[in-house]
Amino acid sequence: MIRESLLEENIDLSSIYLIPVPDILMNNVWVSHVRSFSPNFDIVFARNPLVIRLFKEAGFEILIPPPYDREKYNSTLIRRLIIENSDEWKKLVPQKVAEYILKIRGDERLKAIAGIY
Ligand SMILES: Nc1ncnc2c1ncn2[C@@H]1O[C@H](COP(=O)(O)OP(=O)(O)OP(=O)(O)O)[C@@H](O)[C@H]1O
Ligand SMILES: NC(=O)c1ccc[n+]([C@@H]2O[C@H](COP(=O)(O)O)[C@@H](O)[C@H]2O)c1
Repeated sequence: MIRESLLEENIDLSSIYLIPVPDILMNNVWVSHVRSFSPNFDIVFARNPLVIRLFKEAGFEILIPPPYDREKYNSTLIRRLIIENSDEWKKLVPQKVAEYILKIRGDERLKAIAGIY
């Protein structure tokens, strides 16, 4: 759904890699863990203070994107709206993301996990 959202915005995907990186609960090897999954990189875009610290200590240049109405655009709120059956969540994600979540019945799965039905 990230790929589809980028395509919807006419962003060229030819030089973009989307790489899932599993969590490990070991901060001292987080940087090398991320590097082991990705092609070489020089700049890290991050907002998470721990991530910023770990990559800065490893000598990377860090760029911090500004928050975009963080009170509204955050996954906790979006998941809560889905669970509460409010269609408002669809306005908070790209259209392709909303379509994908509905296609895989992500809304129903979320409610089931939350014990709604
Ligand atoms: N509205 C936003 N503006 C700018 N950066 C954001 C915004 N929402 C999330 N991010 C950034 O995206 C990354 C992923 O954040 P995170 O997983 O905490 O998102 P979240 O939507 O707050 O998730 P959750 O509510 O599940 O904790 C972080 O670096 C975070 O700072
Ligand atoms: N030691 C670790 O396992 C470790 C350290 C730092 C960040 N992380 C993970 O990296 C992600 C941070 O992502 P953002 O930079 O997009 O906020 C989170 O999923 C977080 O759990 C894991």
